[in-house]
Amino acid sequence: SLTLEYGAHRIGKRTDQMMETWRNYGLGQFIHWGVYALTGGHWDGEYYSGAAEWIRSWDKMPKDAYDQLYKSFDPKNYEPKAWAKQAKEMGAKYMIITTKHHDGFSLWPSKYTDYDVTNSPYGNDIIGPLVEAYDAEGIDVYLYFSVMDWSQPGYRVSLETEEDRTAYEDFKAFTRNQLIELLELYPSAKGLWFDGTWDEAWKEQAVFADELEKEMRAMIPGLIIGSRFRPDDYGNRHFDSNGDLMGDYEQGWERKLPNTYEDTKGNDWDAVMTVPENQWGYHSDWRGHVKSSYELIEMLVKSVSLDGNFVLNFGPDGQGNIRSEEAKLAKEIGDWMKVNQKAIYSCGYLNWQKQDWGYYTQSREDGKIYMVVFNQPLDGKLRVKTADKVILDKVYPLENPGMILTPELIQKNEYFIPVIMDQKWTSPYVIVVESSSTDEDKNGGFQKAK
Ligand SMILES: C[C@@H]1N[C@@H](C(=O)NCc2ccccc2)[C@H](O)[C@@H]1O
Repeated sequence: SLTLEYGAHRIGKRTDQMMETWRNYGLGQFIHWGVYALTGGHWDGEYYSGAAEWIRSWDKMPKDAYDQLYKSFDPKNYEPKAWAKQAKEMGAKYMIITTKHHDGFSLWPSKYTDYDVTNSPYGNDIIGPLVEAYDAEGIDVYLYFSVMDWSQPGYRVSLETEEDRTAYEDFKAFTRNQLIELLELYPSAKGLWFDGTWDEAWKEQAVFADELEKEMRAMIPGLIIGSRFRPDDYGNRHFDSNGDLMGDYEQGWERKLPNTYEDTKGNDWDAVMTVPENQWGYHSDWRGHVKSSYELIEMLVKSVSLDGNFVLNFGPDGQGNIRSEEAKLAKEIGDWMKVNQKAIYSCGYLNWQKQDWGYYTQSREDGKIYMVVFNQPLDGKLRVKTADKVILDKVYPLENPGMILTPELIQKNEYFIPVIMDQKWTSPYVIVVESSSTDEDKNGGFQKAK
């Protein structure tokens, strides 16, 4: 392998308490909010088919017009406490807020730019009250920060000339200043979610990024930073030039999920997901497929079953309203979580053979196994093939622990769990399996197949 100064600084998962807490979140909320929300994905009456938070890059968007939008930013309906309560009801354990997206508009009072909330009609800090509201609800706060900043004269996609390099040094200093400022203003933040780090110029900044990451980690011990921040000695991100994970968890799953445990490489990871196909910021006209709560719950369960966290995105509108579609999803997901949260929180991957009916999760606290059923077999028999030398001690529906289900042995380590068909299962449900391992090949004492 290559000798890297600025590659991965750790092999394998972090084992400290803050990372354990992160690993056990299960469900998170992303919030994309900024001046782009004022456009609602339209300009001058025209529909923008791209991601609304990228509308400034649209050729039909006059850049100076976009750059004046902040003078109209005055969200009368912004209620951080209501947002935090809604997230609590949904069952989110952490929240990631865009402090600054690619357009550079800073949602906190920043000493280092005039393009911030203090110079908007709203005038006040957006981030501070949000952090307080989510802290009060017991939801951990993470700060999203885009390195790419279209508002900064020193920003460069690549460094071609000496002028580029000089300008970029100013930009790097500005970036560091804003990040230090954020951690000084909001020390209860548990981590940073970096974005906008794919340009060539940034990929040459292995030394700067490493020193800055070290400085931030020193400010908040245990700070959690993903794989999308630092480039290594050769400009590689997410995984260094030896294939080792950069940062504390893999941050590459954006609008997609791993399909197998192998896809996760055994790392910690989060998946961030939009409700429509590709809208993070507020778009008034969601076209194409809009995901149902059923789909999103399956993505959540699949993520947890593969040792990851699932982060669902919300894009409040220009007045600070949570749109009705998102409010409905938060309620539906929350209703499901109230009944089934034991299969999500502090749960992770189980190495039993994946079955068609759904997903296994296993509690990291008490080892209980959860079968989360999405595809009910017509005969009501859930096939379960355990790992070797495992016997099933007790099986029952999470919602009805008194209803003991008796597995039918099919062959060694393989059973049918008979689900009571008269139970009208109308949403994904959970079967609890209490199991133990043995060193001899008992059949678990269950009846032989008829
Ligand atoms: C979390 C999302 N990331 C931003 C984005 O620009 N994604 C597009 C993208 C994703 C991966 C590599 C390059 C570019 C989106 O605007 C959201 O903020």
